[in-house]
Amino acid sequence: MNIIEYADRDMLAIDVANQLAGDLKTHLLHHDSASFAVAGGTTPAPIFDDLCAADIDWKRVRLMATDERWVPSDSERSNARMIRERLLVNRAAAAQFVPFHIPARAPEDVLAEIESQLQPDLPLSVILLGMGEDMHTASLFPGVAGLAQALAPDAPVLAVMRPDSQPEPRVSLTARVLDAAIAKHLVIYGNAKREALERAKSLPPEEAPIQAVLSEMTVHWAP
Ligand SMILES: O=C(O)C(O)[C@@H](O)[C@H](O)[C@H](O)COP(=O)(O)O
Repeated sequence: MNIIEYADRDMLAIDVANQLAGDLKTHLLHHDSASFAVAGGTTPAPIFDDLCAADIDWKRVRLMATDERWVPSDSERSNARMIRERLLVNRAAAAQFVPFHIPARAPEDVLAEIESQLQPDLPLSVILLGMGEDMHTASLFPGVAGLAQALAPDAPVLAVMRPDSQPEPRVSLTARVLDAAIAKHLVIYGNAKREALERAKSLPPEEAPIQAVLSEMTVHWAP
């Protein structure tokens, strides 16, 4: 794990957007397509505001969330909505988006269908993760039912998580899929998350799920 510190969040956003664009371009030099999984939540949107203008052959990029909240895609809480509004605009509007939420279905009923669509995208080319102060990443929350399976080396591609701390079920890429990505970035802001990340290093992944995906990770931090 390598940590890059920035003076402020604006500088971080510009630099991380450049690095992500560089990783995607490099991948596309050698492959027909690139798969790109991005966190939801609040952290990535300012990065997307820069990244969406990058001069990349976006039509060859397959974009997905690292995890989705089981809410309609027009909900304020939908990660797909945030990604559509902030990343799938400008040049990046040409990218293909793979949704994890399918209306009128239960999360367990769609996993096999979405997993089959994701097979050509693995290993993921590039990921952008966030982290909570409780050391969750994607929707792999400490103590949630099913976490051990989602952290296992033979986990399926996707898992349904129902964290007590969250208002809705989640569909998440599992740890082994996130950890195997070719280029890996984690963005965190503030001292509390920085301290949580330090703490995570000495905890088992069941207590600090972020730990399960930190190999060869570039961490970007700003106050
Ligand atoms: O859908 C989500 O909530 C996530 O993908 C989640 O893992 C997020 O990255 C962290 O909770 C950090 O969230 P913030 O960026 O809002 O602090």
